[in-house]
Amino acid sequence: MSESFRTPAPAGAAPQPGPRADAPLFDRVAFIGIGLIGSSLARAVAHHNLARSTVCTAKDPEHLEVAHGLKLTTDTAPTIAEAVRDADLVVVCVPVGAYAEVAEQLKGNLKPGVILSDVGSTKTSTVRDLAPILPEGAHLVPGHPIAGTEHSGPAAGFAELFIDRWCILTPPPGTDPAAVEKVAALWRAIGSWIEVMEPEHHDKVLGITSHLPHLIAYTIVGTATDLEEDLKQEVIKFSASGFRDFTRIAASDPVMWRDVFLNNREAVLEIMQRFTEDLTALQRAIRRGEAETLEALFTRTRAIRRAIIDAKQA
Ligand SMILES: NC(=O)c1ccc[n+]([C@@H]2O[C@H](COP(=O)([O-])OP(=O)(O)OC[C@H]3O[C@@H](n4cnc5c(N)ncnc54)[C@H](O)[C@@H]3O)[C@@H](O)[C@H]2O)c1
Ligand SMILES: O=C(O)C(=O)C[C@]1(C(=O)O)C=C[C@@H](O)C=C1
Repeated sequence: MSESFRTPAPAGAAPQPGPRADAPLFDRVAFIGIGLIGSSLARAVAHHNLARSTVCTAKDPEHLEVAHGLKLTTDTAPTIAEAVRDADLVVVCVPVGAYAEVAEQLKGNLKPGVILSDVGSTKTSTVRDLAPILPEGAHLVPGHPIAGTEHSGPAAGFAELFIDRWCILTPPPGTDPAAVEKVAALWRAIGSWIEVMEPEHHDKVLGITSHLPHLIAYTIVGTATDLEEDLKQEVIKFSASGFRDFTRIAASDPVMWRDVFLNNREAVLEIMQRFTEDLTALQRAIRRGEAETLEALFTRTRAIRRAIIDAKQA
């Protein structure tokens, strides 16, 4: 299935969001959670005319107030049951640790034929939590936009967040291809590239590219803040771009990231094990003064950075 939905980035073409759609793709889209990602998606859906109406609900009452004030959706609803009642697309946009609780409230309230999707950072847990409550004739098309910032909440969102970014879809085997295509069409319309993969594979890949880097940033900044007070002040005063980049990542939402690590435990522990071994090898090379080992590693990693930049420019 993966190849047919894939939108390969054409060489030389800068991905652009589609124009405002002539006819909306969906009648009513419900956003469960209206923080950074939910509100960015709501803004993009409205901007591109992808739904006749939209509705959001959220656990934080002030998020609903902000959503109402900024007119992020056509309607707001006080409960999940009310939000999803007439929706033909429901997008869960809450931290992955809240999915089981959300699933309980979705149960028995989804419209026949609904497409249930999400934006969560871990996908095996999405299928585990959402698949069991799916009514007959409904479709589960989990999604993960590989786009974000260190900010949270509805005021932090923006419609352009997903432009030129991947959105990975992880539909369970046997999912109606038409439902997958409809969700893919929505993400394409707002400027994203689509890749379809197995949830377990997604969790391994993101374990390396997203979860481990966040863990490292949290550790480095944590180590710096554990220093004695005068040294800590100097770290703040003299922090140049390297440390600053880590502090941006380490400022990411604590609840979201707590849930990511607890819901991608296996893949994260495995990659941490490999990382720890590599760090130990580096420690030994430094202690022994092995200049060649250090230079060889740093040359290899520099090439990876260049390959990423070249791939973006292709
Ligand atoms: N922040 C990022 O960079 C990023 C990027 C890609 C994907 N994601 C994923 O997107 C999802 C949302 O992240 P975010 O950054 O938008 O978070 P956020 O903290 O900005 O917003 C979360 C929203 O969920 C609501 N919520 C929380 N628990 C709820 C519950 N039990 N019932 C109803 N609403 C509930 C909150 O009220 C809030 O509106 C997460 O699963 C995260 O893993 C985040
Ligand atoms: O740019 C950032 O701030 C991000 O951390 C975005 C990022 C990432 O690691 O790339 C973070 C978590 C998501 O699940 C997807 C994207």
